Amino acid sequence: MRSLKREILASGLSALKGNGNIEPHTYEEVETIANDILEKVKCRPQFGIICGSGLGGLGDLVSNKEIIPYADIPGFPVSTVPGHAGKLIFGDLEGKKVVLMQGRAHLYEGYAVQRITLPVRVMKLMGVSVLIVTNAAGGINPEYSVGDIMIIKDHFNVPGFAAVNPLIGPNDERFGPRFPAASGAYDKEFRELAKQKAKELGYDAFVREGVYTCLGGPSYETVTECRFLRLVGVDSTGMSTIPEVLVARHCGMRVLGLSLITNKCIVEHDSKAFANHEEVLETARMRTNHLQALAAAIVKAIKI
Ligand SMILES: O=P(O)(O)O[C@H]1O[C@H](CO)[C@@H](O)[C@H]1O
Ligand SMILES: Nc1nc2[nH]cnc2c(=O)[nH]1
Repeated sequence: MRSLKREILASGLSALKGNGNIEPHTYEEVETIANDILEKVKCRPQFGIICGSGLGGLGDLVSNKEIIPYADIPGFPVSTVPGHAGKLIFGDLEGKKVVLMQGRAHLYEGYAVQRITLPVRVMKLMGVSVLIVTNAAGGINPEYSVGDIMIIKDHFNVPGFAAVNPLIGPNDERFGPRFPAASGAYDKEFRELAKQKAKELGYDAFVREGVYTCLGGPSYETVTECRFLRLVGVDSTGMSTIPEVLVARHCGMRVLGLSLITNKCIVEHDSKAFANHEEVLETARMRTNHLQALAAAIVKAIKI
């Protein structure tokens, strides 16, 4: 067991030398990491929540907190981006046992896609069956406003076009099938529930439903890229989430995704406006309470 842990630590998994893919951790390695964490906490989570840029405030709603920094977990990628605290928070949220990731890692930080998604498999082997993912995203749909919350109904996996996919590599059927479906990834029942809760909270005016895409980042999109994305039916764009969702679906989790529209994408050449991370974090600050209230209401209402 000890040497396995050392191997996980020593594997130094990085995509910087490759094309964004690496050999994934084996089932036994993921199991070791999950069991090791469970030895340290009392909570036995059923819900997993991943908080996007500036959205970690959801962790404040968790009671009976038990916290483990990512840096203390072998193999866990540590986020290097402002707005991503890098803490795993266990506890109670609206009567449910949750594990919440305050921050995530991204492809553009140099992590392989299989490493970015390791926490999702760890969650699975800790007993999580429902995953709620949140992110900050640029609004591609011209009808969207800064501060809108978009319930994700589908995604457009741009890195997948270049064979960057967390499921590339040897497949272990104990996680899931070799060729999983990606359609229907965003649970219809959860989406309906999210809409109902948004209505009850009086959020109708700024809650939407749409299609999310993720690019590799860290550069934001060009005008032409934004126009292209709109042509294929994309409503919001970011640099995360899709790999996590693919891994979650592969291992049978039910998924809900929420995008906060933090900025409008630039679609006019010679525009004086530019996307920037300060604006992203500022919008997240402005809307974090609404997003938290919506996510909490959804967690409360989901029956497992
Ligand atoms: O997707 P999250 O982690 O919310 O963050 C989004 O915001 C950052 C860019 O401002 C990028 O990391 C992008 O992916
Ligand atoms: N790719 C991308 N990611 C974002 N994250 C927050 N805003 C944006 C954006 O406009 N584009």
